[in-house]
Amino acid sequence: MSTEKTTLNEVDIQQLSDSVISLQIDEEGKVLRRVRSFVRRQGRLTPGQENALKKYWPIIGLEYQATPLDFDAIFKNKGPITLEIGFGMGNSLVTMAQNNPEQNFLGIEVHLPGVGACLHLAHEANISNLRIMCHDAIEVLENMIPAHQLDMIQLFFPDPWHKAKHFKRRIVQTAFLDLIHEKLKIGGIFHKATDWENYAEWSLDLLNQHPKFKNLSTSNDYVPRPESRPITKFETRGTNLGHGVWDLMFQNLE
Ligand SMILES: C[S@@+](CC[C@H](N)C(=O)[O-])C[C@H]1O[C@@H](n2cnc3c(N)ncnc32)[C@H](O)[C@@H]1O
Repeated sequence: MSTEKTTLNEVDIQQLSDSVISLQIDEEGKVLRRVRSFVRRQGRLTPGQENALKKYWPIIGLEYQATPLDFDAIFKNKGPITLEIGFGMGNSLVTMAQNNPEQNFLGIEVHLPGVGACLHLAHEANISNLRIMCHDAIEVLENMIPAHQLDMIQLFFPDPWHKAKHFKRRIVQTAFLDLIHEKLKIGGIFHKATDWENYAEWSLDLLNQHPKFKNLSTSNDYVPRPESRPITKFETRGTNLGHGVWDLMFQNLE
């Protein structure tokens, strides 16, 4: 897909949806299968989402490529950068970008209708401090985010993968913490929120065991929801089902 296009067409949109993961081949030419934190779902686009993808992706979207991003060139300032993984429909991400115009935001989501919805909201909000990607966030972190550039990484209500046989799909794993540690600045913060108690405990254990993160909770477990974090769509769904909410905030020590 050409990056110089001023609008996308249906073929470009299909290509965007088809390329959320990259084909990885080993030395013997075999396709490598990695465990992903999501299952690819097609999901129909509403006319509004399709229109937003056509018109606003060329302005706000960033295509996946296996080369490091130049944040100075992208945001044209040296303000703090927040990366959000799995922004869903983008409501809370756009609200945060709107409330913090001096900061920069990069949102990553694999679900194309969510990307369309977020583009629509970003256009309505008339903001210029947000860029959006439609690709597996793990690949983006591995290949596109230079070391020690991010002030904040946020992960709000990631898929809990609640059955034990699926725990390997949970995005929070030791390897993930190693990866985000490398991308956060010293003093940068990882903020996770979940409505699934077992996933909160799982994350707390892994983070507490990690030598390079410090818990910002005064009780050494969870923090109250910071004012800066808007209530998300999945949070509301969880709360309506009677779930609790657990926020974790850990600082990168070195
Ligand atoms: C349960 S939803 C939560 C959405 C939103 N944060 C909220 O609170 O409403 C989790 C989202 O993460 C996305 N996701 C899961 N793994 C991802 C990955 N590796 N890269 C990008 N997005 C991912 C899913 O597509 C899904 O939209």
